[in-house]
This record gives sequence, C-alpha cells and structure tokens, in this order.
Amino acid sequence: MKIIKVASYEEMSAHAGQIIINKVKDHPSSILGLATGGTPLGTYRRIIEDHERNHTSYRDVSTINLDEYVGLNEDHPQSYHMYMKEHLFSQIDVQPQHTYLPDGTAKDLSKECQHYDQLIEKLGGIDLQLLGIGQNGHIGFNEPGTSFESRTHVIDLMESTRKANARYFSNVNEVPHHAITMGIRSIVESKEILLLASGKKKSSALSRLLEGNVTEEFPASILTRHPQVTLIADEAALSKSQI
Ligand SMILES: N[C@@H]1[C@@H](O)[C@H](O)[C@@H](COP(=O)(O)O)O[C@@H]1O
Repeated sequence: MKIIKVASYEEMSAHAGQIIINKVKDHPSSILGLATGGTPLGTYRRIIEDHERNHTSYRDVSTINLDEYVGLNEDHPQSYHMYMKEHLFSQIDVQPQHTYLPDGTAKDLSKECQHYDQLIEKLGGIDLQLLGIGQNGHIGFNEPGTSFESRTHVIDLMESTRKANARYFSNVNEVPHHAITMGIRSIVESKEILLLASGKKKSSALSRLLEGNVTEEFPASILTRHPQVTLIADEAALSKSQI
C-alpha cells in the first residue's frame, strides 16, 4: 500500500482530485467507482473546479457507486443518488445514463444486487475505486463480519454506523436499517483503489488497518493485499499509526 501523508483535509482532497483528473485525462472512458460520505466531498469539489477551469471532460466516463440505502428513493435528500447529483454529477459533463447507483427501492432487492454485479462485469470492471473508511473498518457498507468473497448484497447496518451517519438526517431514527452495497470481492477486483481518511475519528481505524491482521472482522484490512492501493490520509487520521 502506498501511503501519502498530508497535513490537512484540503491537501488530501487536492491530491485525490488530481489523481482522478489525471486518470480521466489519460483514459477518457475510465470506469470510476465512487463513494459518498463526508470524506470525498472535497475531492469532488476539486474535480468540479478543474472541470470549470481546465474543461477536463467526463463525457465518456462511466461511474458506479458503492452503495445506497434501502427504502430511500432517488429524490430523497439523504439518498446517495441525491448526494451524487448534488455534489458532482450536476456540475460536470458526465452523461446521466452513464452514472450508476444501486436502486434501494427495487421490489426484488436480490435481483437488483445481481443486476449490479452484471453491470460491473459488463462495464469491464472498475478502473479506479474511490473509498472512505468507516470507524469500524467498513468499506462501502460492508460491515465487520462480511465475507471477503461477497458480491453486491443487502446488509443490516450496525447501530454504530447508523449513529455515525445520523448527522445527515434529522435524527437517528430516520437512518435506514439496511443498505445495498457492492461486495468486498467486487471492490477489491478494481484495478486501482484510492483510499481516503481524514481526522482523528479515523485514527484507530487506520492504525488497525496499517498494523493489524487481515480479518473479515475488519473489512478494510483486505486492502493491504491489493497491489494498487494508495492511501491518502492527513496527520490527524495517522496520529495513532507509526508513519
Ligand atoms: N457508506 C459510507 C462509506 O462509503 C463511507 O466511507 C463511510 C465513512 O463516511 P465519512 O466519510 O462521512 O466518514 O460512511 C458511509 O457509511
């Protein structure tokens, strides 16, 4: 794992944004795996700024997101569909029909999961996957205990994850109990992975990632076995690690 230690959230975002911009400039029809949460917001801002200033084009890019809450429709303000529209898609020239997220309102959720896996395959796999990390080591919404062999599936969200994400809802009771998430196997099949972490809240997770064992009890640990992972983390996030 290549580790880039930076001073701040802004620096992390600038670095990550530039890696994605360069990827798209070199390969205009890249398949980008995208993430939600607070962590990638600055990266998306950086991509938008560059699009406005330098006109980097996303016309031929396809994007595929990690996850979506079960039960929230596309227009729900806290859905990941809405998040992506608001924070990225509406501000660059990506074609809406080339942006994919799981449908958390599908009647048959297991069919939806199968479709999503077929879609990733049809696209030829993910070239660059952007990832955040949950305080309990989750990636996407793959909670501790999820099989490393998992494909897209429905997951029961842990109370700690619902609480951590409650800040986006008016209260914790509104946070859905389930989500559809790309599986760990699907994530690690990405050709390249960009893992971001910022702030003290992520320091225990990063020290476990960098110094602990590879175990399904800590989903992100599998990333240490991937040949092309870059971790960009700020000093606060690395404050409990020997880096
Ligand atoms: N499903 C998302 C993850 O993809 C994200 O990495 C994690 C961390 O979020 P944040 O970046 O807000 O700390 O939260 C959510 O659970």
